[in-house]
Amino acid sequence: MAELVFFSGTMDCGKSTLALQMDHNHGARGRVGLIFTKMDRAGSNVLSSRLGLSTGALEVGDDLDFWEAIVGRATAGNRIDYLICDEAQFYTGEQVEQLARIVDEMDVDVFAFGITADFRTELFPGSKRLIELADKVQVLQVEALCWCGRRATTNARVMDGVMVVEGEQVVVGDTKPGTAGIVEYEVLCRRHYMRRMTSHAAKAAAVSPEVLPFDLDVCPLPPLPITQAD
Ligand SMILES: Nc1ncnc2c1ncn2[C@@H]1O[C@H](COP(=O)(O)OP(=O)(O)O)[C@@H](O)[C@H]1O
Ligand SMILES: Cc1cn([C@H]2C[C@H](O)[C@@H](COP(=O)(O)O)O2)c(=O)[nH]c1=O
Repeated sequence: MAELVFFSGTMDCGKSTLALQMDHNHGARGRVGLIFTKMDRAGSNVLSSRLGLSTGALEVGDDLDFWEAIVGRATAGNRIDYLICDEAQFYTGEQVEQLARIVDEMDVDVFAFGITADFRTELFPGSKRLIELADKVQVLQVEALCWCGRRATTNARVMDGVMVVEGEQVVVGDTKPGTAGIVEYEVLCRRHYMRRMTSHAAKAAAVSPEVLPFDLDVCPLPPLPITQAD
């Protein structure tokens, strides 16, 4: 029986790599799949992993109706056994519902990959609907790590070197410093997200004589203010 599976985690935890591996493994056993993505860092119509592998993909626009597209291909005689859907956090809730319908009514497996929450720790629309509808939500085994060594569970946005908690939900970017203009991301554990303590801020605090001795467990930074969703 086909399944809707959501593979989720923070940025940089290996989701796109797993998407490529799953396509490879299913393809190697003679199954036929289609690969979709939306706004990959490497550009349109490509699914890329930081390990250096990439493949061509169908770009998902807001107006794409997955149900119509897949039914159209199937009725034209094309076999489809599974869909790989990367950057699924950016899909609309309706598109996730279409994916669920494809699983249930066409017996096509859907493997979706995406980050759970944005830089404000709020769910993306696509991730929210996937968590609500998926047969399984799998957190990736490879853990992205905070600079302190704890498991990272949040994605901080850093602009001009400073962590921000307000702004547009969608800004494509990378976790590698200096690779995406002024917007960068850094994965952090909850504790350091709440204290807005990025690796840069931690280094600055560690060398500042005013805050020495620096004890992370009694860090005096105030908690983040609660912000309203846009
Ligand atoms: N040079 C490297 N050597 C080994 N592993 C790497 C290297 N660069 C990146 N990785 C691995 O790739 C992961 C990121 O993979 P990717 O699929 O691009 O992540 P995601 O799609 O979740 O953002 C990192 O967590 C790390 O495990
Ligand atoms: C946290 C956050 C991320 N994004 C963007 C940044 C990247 O382009 C993707 C995540 O890709 P990855 O393969 O998982 O690294 O999402 C965003 O637009 N808004 C955010 O709040």
